[in-house]
Amino acid sequence: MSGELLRAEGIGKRFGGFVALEDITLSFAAGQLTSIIGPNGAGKSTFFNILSGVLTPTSGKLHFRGRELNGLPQHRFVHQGISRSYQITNIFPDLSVHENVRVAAQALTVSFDIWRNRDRLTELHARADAALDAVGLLGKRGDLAKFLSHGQQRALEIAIALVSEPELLLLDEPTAGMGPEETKDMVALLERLADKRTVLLVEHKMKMVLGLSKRVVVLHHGRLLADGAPDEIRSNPDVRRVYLGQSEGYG
Ligand SMILES: Nc1ncnc2c1ncn2[C@@H]1O[C@H](COP(=O)(O)OP(=O)(O)OP(=O)(O)O)[C@@H](O)[C@H]1O
Repeated sequence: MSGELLRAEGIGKRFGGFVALEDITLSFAAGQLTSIIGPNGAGKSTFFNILSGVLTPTSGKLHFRGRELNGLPQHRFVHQGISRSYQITNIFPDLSVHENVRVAAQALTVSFDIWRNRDRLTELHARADAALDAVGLLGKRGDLAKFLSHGQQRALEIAIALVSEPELLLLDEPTAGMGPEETKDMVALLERLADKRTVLLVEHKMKMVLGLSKRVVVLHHGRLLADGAPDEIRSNPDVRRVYLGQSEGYG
């Protein structure tokens, strides 16, 4: 994995007269774990939604592996190799862990026929199991999703995002609602995932982000405030200023 994977150039987003993002230019190299942070309302989710094709930018261009993504529907983003998880739990509680992932794999076959000449069912099962293995849930494959712990449910959502075998995995607050133990497990999982693919996170937990990421991008009021290695971000006076008095702080 090397070279530029994703490039956002001059990205802007307006909601009516409100400017949620303005002139964001960022390039993401393959094989890095990058976190996007910023105070509430900074524009993180909006930017993430644009990177994953959920929202169309008002201005600017997105390129993935040199190909322009603007105007493509969301399922084509997945086809190109970009997959994401959501902040809101997005699983079927009364299906088994394995079925949850298999349904996601099956949905892919509708949007693009990747298994034309193979035994579809075998392939679907294998893909689902590989995704579960990647997040450490293979041993729970037969359990109903509703009986998983919160942390395991978040891992299941990641397995669902992994089933398309993305080059770029976008994770929206993967540790939301987790206590210290579950957060620790999730951090270990994120490190494992980032060994094999490019991972981009939106997170609120500053201390965790600074410990985990190779690079941290800080947004504030829809603009790029800082971009650098965790040490640079930690000592950046602008970043310290915007986080001063915030409950998430540096703690
Ligand atoms: N669909 C929308 N219509 C109008 N305004 C929106 C919409 N989505 C987001 N906004 C506004 O854009 C700004 C950025 O929102 P966004 O959700 O991207 O911030 P965020 O950094 O993810 O915040 P948080 O940390 O609270 O999730 C906010 O002021 C928000 O109210």
